[in-house]
Amino acid sequence: MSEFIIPTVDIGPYLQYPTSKEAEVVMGKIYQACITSGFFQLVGHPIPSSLQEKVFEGAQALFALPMHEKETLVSKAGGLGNQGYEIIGAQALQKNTLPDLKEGFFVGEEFTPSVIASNPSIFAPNVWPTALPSTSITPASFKSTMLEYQSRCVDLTKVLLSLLARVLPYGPHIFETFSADPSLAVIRLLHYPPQDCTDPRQLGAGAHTDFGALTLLLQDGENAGLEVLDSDGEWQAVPPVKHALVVNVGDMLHRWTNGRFKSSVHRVINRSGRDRYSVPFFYDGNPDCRLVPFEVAAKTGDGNPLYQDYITVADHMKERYAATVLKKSEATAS
Ligand SMILES: O=C(O)CCC(=O)C(=O)O
Ligand SMILES: [Fe+2]
Repeated sequence: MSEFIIPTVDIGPYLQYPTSKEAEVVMGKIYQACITSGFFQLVGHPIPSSLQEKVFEGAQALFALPMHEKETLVSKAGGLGNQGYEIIGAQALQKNTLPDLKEGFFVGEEFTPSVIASNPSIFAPNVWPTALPSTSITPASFKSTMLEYQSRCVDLTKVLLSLLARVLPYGPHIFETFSADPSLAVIRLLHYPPQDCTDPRQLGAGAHTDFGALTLLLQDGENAGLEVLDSDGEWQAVPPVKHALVVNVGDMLHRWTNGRFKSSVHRVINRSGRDRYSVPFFYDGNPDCRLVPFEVAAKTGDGNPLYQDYITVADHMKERYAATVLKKSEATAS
């Protein structure tokens, strides 16, 4: 078994000259990360640090709203995972633990009414705050900041997927159906209050793997808390690096590569004594795409009836959310 590494990778040379020797070194590092830990810290990416900072400012303002106002931002629509506010304790990512000590706010793409009407159990409209306790961020700038960040994350993920297609032996088109519009691609603002409870069953985010293809996680640069389970069963901290994005492989890439790419178990415990904010972006793709291993797809082509045996993105996501989202009566905020 190769060494479990969470390297820091500067993607700059790849973006500058994707066919250069330096780009190949970048691709090699990312490949090694994907087949060992499934995690790497990405630097030299094109998402401006000023935008990242505005996202955190917006998150802090939003979570500082009084609870009765945050509750009005809970989505009333259907849609996977819903958009808008998620109260503390709404999710338990790990079985036999207390509900996660975090609150969240989801922002996806602004779907047109016809996309939502085409599949209301999957696509939800965003929910936006109408007032914020901040002098520097208004509801209008909150909305434009979050939408811009979401779309920059989509663009960067597509670059990473095309890089991954190049390091895999199945040709350049393997992610085409998956990344066709309309796609599920959400940012999730997260707030972990300082945790003083010493009950080992209390976690910020219980141990889990991510459901989608790739996750780009922005940590707040100061407050540690993220840990990844290594191949010896030890928890490895992923220290926050200002402006870096922690990229990790999710369950879909694990399935597509027959387990060669690792979707590693991770969790969050905020022992910093301060509020911790983080912003994962989940790229879950087109709901109709079937999760067919690349090896099978390469042999059969997508006209093959065998395809019907594989789960769709929509069903996979529904299953995973259903297993972690608690009913109101179970969600005991502490
Ligand atoms: O907040 C973090 O650092 C990680 C969150 C996470 O793993 C998730 O939301 O899937
Ligand atoms: Fe995660």
